[in-house]
Amino acid sequence: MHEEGNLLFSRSIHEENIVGCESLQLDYLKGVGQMRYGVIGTGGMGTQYGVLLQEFAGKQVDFIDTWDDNVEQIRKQGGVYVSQDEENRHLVPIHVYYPEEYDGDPDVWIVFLKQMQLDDVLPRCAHLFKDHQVIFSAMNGYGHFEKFAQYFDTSRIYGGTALIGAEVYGPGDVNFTGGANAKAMNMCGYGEQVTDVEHEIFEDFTQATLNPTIVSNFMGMCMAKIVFNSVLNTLCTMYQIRFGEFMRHPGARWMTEKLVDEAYTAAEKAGLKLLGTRESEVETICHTAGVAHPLHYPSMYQDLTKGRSTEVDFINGYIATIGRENGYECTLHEFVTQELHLAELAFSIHHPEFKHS
Ligand SMILES: CC(C)(CO)C(=O)C(=O)O
Repeated sequence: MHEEGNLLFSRSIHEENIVGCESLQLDYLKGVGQMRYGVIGTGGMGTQYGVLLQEFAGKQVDFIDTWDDNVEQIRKQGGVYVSQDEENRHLVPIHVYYPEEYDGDPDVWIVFLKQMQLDDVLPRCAHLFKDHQVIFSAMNGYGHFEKFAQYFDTSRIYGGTALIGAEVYGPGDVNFTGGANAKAMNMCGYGEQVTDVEHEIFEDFTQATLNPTIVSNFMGMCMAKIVFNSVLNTLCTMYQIRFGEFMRHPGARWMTEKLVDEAYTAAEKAGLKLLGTRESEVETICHTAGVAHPLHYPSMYQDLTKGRSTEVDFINGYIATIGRENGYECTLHEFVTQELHLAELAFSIHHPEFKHS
């Protein structure tokens, strides 16, 4: 999912921020290229990052998961089945562990959990976290970095935003969506310094075909993606439609403009400068939905239609929170948050076979 020239996922490295941070000379630097990865959350995105690092960058990757059916199925079939846009489905041998049984020591943790899972899973992994390690995540929503900071020094936390899709068909079976050569992501240190470690991760992600870009504004990067998701994920999920179907609605651009406008005002009141302007964000959303990825169902849709809670409180709800904390009421985002919760309730009424979690 790569948008050339798009500010949400621009392609530039801000060399001026590069520092040779002494404290981040990890053991792996004794032999460059030997960096080992541990993925926490072997769902759609965690599997994708880990498998691509394994297959294309030749990295050693261990996978941690707490979903019993997934762990057992992966062990039973000797790996995870992966496909790209429903093609080339093949079994990739992977090593998966419950947190309690893992005794490895990766250099980099990659976390892809749902925001609501962190309070349960991070404490289960706490014994695995070591001072020399760094942690990276490109999860949707906001709240995870402050939770990582309970275990890691902030100089060891790296964030990202990914325009990369994945769908879990079932335990041990994942499809990567949106085009093998169309993946794109941004990354940035929590402290906004570009370290040697970040460079090494950048190189590995590049080899893994994830098309990373290092950007210099951490919160601006995060907020731009949160705003993107606050429109497309939330509205498409509420109506159970694809990105392109949303854009067929004559009011789609108007709705996008209203939500983007309110979110930008809330961010500005909080003193945050986003990547891109209101206009460029609206363009990115409309172009991504209508032209680049019209067939995409957002990850939030997958949660709703599997009877799981969604991350809306960490997306639209987060925008509303930063507005409220700074004396600005985000009536639209508050309203949309409640509407999405109503959609969750409606789904559980129409589908009693799913027990909502
Ligand atoms: C893949 C992408 C970028 C599209 O919204 C996403 O964030 C999601 O589906 O949650």
